[in-house]
Amino acid sequence: MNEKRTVSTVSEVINDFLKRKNLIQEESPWALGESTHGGIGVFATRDIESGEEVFKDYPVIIGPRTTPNNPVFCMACYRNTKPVPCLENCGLPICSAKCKEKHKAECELFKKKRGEVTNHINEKLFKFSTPLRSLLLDENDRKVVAYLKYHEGAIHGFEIDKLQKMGMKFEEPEEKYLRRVCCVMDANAFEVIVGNENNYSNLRGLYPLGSLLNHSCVPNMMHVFDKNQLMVARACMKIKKGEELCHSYARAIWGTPTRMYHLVRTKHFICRCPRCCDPKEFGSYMSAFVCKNCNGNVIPKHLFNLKSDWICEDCHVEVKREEVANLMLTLGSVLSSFDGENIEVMLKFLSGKLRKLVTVNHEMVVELKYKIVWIIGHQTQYKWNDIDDNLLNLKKSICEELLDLLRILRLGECKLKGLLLYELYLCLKEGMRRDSLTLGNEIEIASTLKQAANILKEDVCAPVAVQNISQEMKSI
Ligand SMILES: C[S@@+](CC[C@H](N)C(=O)[O-])C[C@H]1O[C@@H](n2cnc3c(N)ncnc32)[C@H](O)[C@@H]1O
Repeated sequence: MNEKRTVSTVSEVINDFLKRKNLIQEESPWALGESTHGGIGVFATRDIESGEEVFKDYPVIIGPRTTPNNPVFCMACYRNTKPVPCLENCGLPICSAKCKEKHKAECELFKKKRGEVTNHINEKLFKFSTPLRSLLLDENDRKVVAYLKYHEGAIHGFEIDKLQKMGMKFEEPEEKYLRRVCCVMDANAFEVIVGNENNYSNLRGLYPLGSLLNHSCVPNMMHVFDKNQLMVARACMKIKKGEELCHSYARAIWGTPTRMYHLVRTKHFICRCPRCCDPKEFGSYMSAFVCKNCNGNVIPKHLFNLKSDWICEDCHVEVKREEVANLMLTLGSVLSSFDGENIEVMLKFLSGKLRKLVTVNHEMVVELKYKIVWIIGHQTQYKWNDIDDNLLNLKKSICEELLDLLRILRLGECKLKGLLLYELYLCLKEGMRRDSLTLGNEIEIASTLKQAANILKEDVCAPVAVQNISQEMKSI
């Protein structure tokens, strides 16, 4: 990169990229500017309505994630249905002749770099392949990558170490470029889910304009990915002209210390948004524990400090941070042991031991409720025909409680709200099907589905009923 990274040089590079991808808007509602968060950010150039599309973006680099247990998928279409080893023996998975054609340049590159061929899918190669794809970018796209923010430090670029250990050789400038790509990906890449229902592929994509959105735990932007991995970025609440557009880099249903830990570890900054500045998290107390002394709420003693001890709001008894960390670890492992999908055990823990230890909206409670919502109505033994009215009512109540929590957390028309509204819709519809139960009238049922569909529109992962809403409406 020869020129300095300024609002004007980055704007030029981003606009050129969007133009080349046919994504330039006639009167775009955004412009880049200096952010108070540091660096560059994206700002509204006019008032924006909630739900309005703000921009579309295309991935300059996209490919597999390095996370463990990520199922192998086709390198060209990203579907994970029956990929087979590429017949050219490059070691990567491909699913059809059409995809093989699309994968040709990459296949040549990987064979050349490896110096050896293999007739089976090399899962390690697949997993660390994404940065290598950047070697296929043209000069213009390389320039886009060069103008994006990057993280420095030893933890970034481990993919290149892994590829070298697998026998790949890189000249010095090439290795430097690849390591920079890794640092750029770590600072900016999005998790991209492709597919729906029980067939997901999990990718990471570098979206140049999306990369310039800074973070807030009270975000005013949300995004979905369409079937071509195009990012559709929308306002999730009303935005005033001049306001910075932010999305969340952390899960909204994490409490502040968990979000802070994630942001510091992966993005190297401490968020100071209104939610992080409020130890009570807008009254939700999502990270608070129950005081053993007086049953009051135990919250972190110091804001913005991962090493802070904790203190009871009422009796001021202090709790060492190690004790809180141990409790979180124990609760976390109990929750992950619940993958056996036995709702009765989960419910007993939820209303018993867990509630004695943590607040009603604690992130562990939310996590468990969230699990229960996705089991009832969907998983074996708990399909709609298997469950009684009590379980159906329970699912409806949990959906409503979680939707209330999203309101308290000021999360607007976020994706999680769309998904919960859809689950609530399913409960209402099932209630209507059962003669014994009226959970809502037809107008309420249709309006719940419409609200869900408005949020999840264009999302390739949205439930089929949301994608075919007009068809679904006929069934109400
Ligand atoms: C994806 S980039 C966002 C765009 C970036 N500001 C730029 O100049 O390109 C992510 C980086 O921006 C900075 N950042 C984003 N949100 C922030 C926030 N709320 N507070 C402080 N820094 C933030 C951090 O350095 C973070 O690692």
